[in-house]
Amino acid sequence: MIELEGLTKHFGAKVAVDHLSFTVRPGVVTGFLGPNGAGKSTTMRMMLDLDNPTSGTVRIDGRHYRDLAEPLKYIGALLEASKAMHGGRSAYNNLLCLAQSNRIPASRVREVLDLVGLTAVARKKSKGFSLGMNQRLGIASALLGDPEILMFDEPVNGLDPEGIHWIRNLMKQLAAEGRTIFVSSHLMSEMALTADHLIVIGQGKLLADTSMADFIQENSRSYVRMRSPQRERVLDVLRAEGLTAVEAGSGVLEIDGATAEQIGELAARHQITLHELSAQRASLEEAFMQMTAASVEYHAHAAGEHGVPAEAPPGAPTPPGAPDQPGQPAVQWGRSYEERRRRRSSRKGA
Ligand SMILES: Nc1ncnc2c1ncn2[C@@H]1O[C@H](COP(=O)(O)OP(=O)(O)OP(=O)(O)O)[C@@H](O)[C@H]1O
Repeated sequence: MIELEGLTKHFGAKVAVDHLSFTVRPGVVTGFLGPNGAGKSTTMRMMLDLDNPTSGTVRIDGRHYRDLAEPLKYIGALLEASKAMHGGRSAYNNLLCLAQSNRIPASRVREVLDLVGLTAVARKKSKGFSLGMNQRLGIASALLGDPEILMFDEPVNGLDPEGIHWIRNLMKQLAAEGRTIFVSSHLMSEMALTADHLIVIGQGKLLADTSMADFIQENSRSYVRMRSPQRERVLDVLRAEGLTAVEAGSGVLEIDGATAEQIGELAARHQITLHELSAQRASLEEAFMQMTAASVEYHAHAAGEHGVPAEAPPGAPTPPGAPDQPGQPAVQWGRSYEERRRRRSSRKGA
């Protein structure tokens, strides 16, 4: 388990990490998301005692990293893989040095090289390695001490599809063994397939600490997609039920406020023929863009656009309190995590 309490890091006037408190639990893969510059790498570096916090604490299974006598046996990490290795040494010798400093037997070096598929190049100098091979070597070093906690910063960087599939399954398998797995990635489709739980930060602050399913549900629009040859009749029936439908082209209606089951039964009661009926849910990427829109620090401008605040993703609903007039101040429309949590608990209590 990794516990952060009020973790804060200033670089001069820049607040990179701002009072972060959360717990990364064992048995699941926890994804760590945030726009560029949100503070993910700085947070991970502080977890490993590679950066000193300005204030706040990180505990690894209840202890500070610096109090762990042989840290690789507690926590393994892949951070910027190629920088962590000595390019003039072979893959085997790089790992052996790490192993010796943590009283890990040499047999374990051969084991992890085999696990990551580098046995054939074990005696080659790592400076000649490709990005993907370096990534595998970094993963081998993280696994060396057979730790209960593993952290991976952008683990699929440079890996080919087979490598991506392999690391995804490895992380799931390690979590299933009851280990704590914390992983950052910019690849939302990959994160959606790997993580069970999400920690999302923006401008150093916690935006969400929630399950993958709840994150997508709470930050995206879900609706029912329907096609019928009796379009006018459908619209009448929906109107009578107080449901709103939006025309989406090619005869498709998008309906809010009811489930696919409810709409299917409604159509059956009115003997309406349906050619299509399906529940639609946004992807993790859409949900992520909607939640973090207000805290995106670096974003590309569309042609002709200058100096305007980060925009909502296409198709996103109008933010609450959005100004109607151009020239008004930037809207903070990603609802804060605290506000969201308050709403959720008041809904549960109702
Ligand atoms: N050593 C440093 N000195 C000054 N500023 C820094 C330093 N390291 C990070 N920063 C700043 O702190 C902020 C957070 O950076 P960090 O690299 O942790 O973000 P990140 O979420 O990992 O970003 P990315 O997704 O782009 O890798 C950024 O604004 C960055 O410029």
